[in-house]
Amino acid sequence: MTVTPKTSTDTQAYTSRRLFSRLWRDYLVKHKYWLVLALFLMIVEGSTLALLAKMLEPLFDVVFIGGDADAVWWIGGIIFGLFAVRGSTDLIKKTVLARVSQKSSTEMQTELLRHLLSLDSGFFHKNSPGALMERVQGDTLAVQGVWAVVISGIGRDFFSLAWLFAVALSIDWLWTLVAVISVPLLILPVGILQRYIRRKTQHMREQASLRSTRLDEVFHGINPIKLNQMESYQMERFERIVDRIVLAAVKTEASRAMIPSLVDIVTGLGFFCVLVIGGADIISGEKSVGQFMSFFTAMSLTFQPLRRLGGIAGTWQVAATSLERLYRLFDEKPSILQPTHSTAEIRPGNTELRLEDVHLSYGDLPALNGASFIAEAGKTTALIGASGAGKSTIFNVLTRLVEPQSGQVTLGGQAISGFTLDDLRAHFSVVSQETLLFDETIRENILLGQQNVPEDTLKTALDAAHVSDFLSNLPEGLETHAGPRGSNLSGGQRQRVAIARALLRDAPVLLLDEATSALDAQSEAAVQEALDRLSKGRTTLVIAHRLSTIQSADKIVVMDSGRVVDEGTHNELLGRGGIYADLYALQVKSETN
Ligand SMILES: Nc1ncnc2c1ncn2[C@@H]1O[C@H](COP(=O)(O)OP(=O)(O)OP(=O)(O)O)[C@@H](O)[C@H]1O
Repeated sequence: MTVTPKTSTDTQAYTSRRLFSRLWRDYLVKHKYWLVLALFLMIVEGSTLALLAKMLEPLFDVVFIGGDADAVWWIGGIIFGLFAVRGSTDLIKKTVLARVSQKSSTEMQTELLRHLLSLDSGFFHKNSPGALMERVQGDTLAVQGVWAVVISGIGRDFFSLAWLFAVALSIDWLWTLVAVISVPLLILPVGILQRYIRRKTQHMREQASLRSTRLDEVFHGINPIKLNQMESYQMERFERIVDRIVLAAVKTEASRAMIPSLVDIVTGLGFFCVLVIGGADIISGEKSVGQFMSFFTAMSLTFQPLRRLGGIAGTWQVAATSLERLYRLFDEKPSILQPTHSTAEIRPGNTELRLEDVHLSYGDLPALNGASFIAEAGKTTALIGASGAGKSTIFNVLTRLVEPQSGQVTLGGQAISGFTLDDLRAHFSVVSQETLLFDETIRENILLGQQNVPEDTLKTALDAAHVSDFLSNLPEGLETHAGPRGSNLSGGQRQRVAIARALLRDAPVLLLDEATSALDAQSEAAVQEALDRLSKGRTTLVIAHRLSTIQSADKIVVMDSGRVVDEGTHNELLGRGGIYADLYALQVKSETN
């Protein structure tokens, strides 16, 4: 799944050059001293190869041909020293680069998560959790290794090559020129291959996101999958995706391997030409065997760095694809804007909620169609209406999870857009149909990171929410783990935990969206009594399908197709007839039946 459709202009914003400079600016520049150290070590490491090649000249000309047996000691000693330097610089450099790449990639993950958390809920409706997880984990991982490879490659291999060519040039510039004459032949095919690798990797990453989405759906929907016998259907869908991943991965790897192979062919051509020309020079006595061996070794040693540098072009394309996907996410902007500081302030106790002619559509689908009502401060207002009438959307508008296209929404007489999102949401406690529990202890699930909550305050909340009633049945009481998404608790128990959270949060406005829907009649009565106590003195907005639970509300607002069609107390609405009276009659009838 792609986050935003690509256009030719925005593709330009994600070229390799721009991606690398953003990566450098955002994550690498802060490690520049470590990188300079690594670079220095790489230069040392790279130069040892050239010196090794250079040592062959005295080895052949002084020892083997000149017959100076004693010279073997100092030449051998230098060669051993070069290997020792090479080994130790390599070890330190790898450690330094591992530190830089781990630190910068985890920093990238953390910043990406922070950024994603700042985006609107609308963004999360368009992008599945699985696909986003793949991006936060898979794509940062794909980028993680790259700077180590690219930097160490460019650093070490580039300097190795420079030194080796210096040795070769010092022996014979014509031989060197002949050796590299065919290198320009590489430019065109390597350019084409790079674009191909980028395309295939893009496809592969998209399929990997889809794979994560499928896995997420399967593991979250495990019971319906089993009950509907959808195991083989899900397996087929999964296998189709992994087949596509395999195909794209093989194509990517083959094209990546093709670049060093092309380097091999071009290098072989260079060797051939040097042998022809160099061989003649030695036979004619113009050059010594030692010089030829030294030159030939230097050129042979260029082989590996050249191959690796060729390979880096492909490695970079793979990482650039993930970088592009990551930066596209970073470039997503929240559409719900907030002031840097709250300009609105409400008087204590004045938490009246007011909606005036609010219109909101999801795409082309209208959800609120000129909704207007007032929920008085300190009173309980109930929202009722058929499924899809727009009741939950009202809650989302009040807490600015969604933004209406037009209309006024105020809290305590102040436009809610005048508060920062944090300040605004601090006024609300929400207990909804879905209770999000984490795989932590019940205590942690209730405290949600709040420190210094006295044990007796916690106990009062636990008693009031009737959590205490079931704690004694759990193996470790309050310290029992709730399981993934709270799966160790029943729906009713989860809702009671949510109510305890709301009690502790102690916010002045209470939003209850079917807060007691998962409770049995006995628990419902008990929890309802706790909620009634909680809502005393607070501005409370309740959504409930069971009308019996809201009869005592100070005001009942009746919604139909995104607008308010009636409002009044239970008795007033019954007296007037209309939607409420019809719904009530229907429920009484079904209950007596
Ligand atoms: N994220 C969304 N994207 C698209 N449409 C949505 C979204 N959320 C709600 N809707 C649509 O908006 C309309 C109002 O939904 P809402 O959830 O507010 O209704 P509701 O009265 O709370 O229903 P219920 O009583 O079933 O919970 C519905 O037609 C629904 O399909």
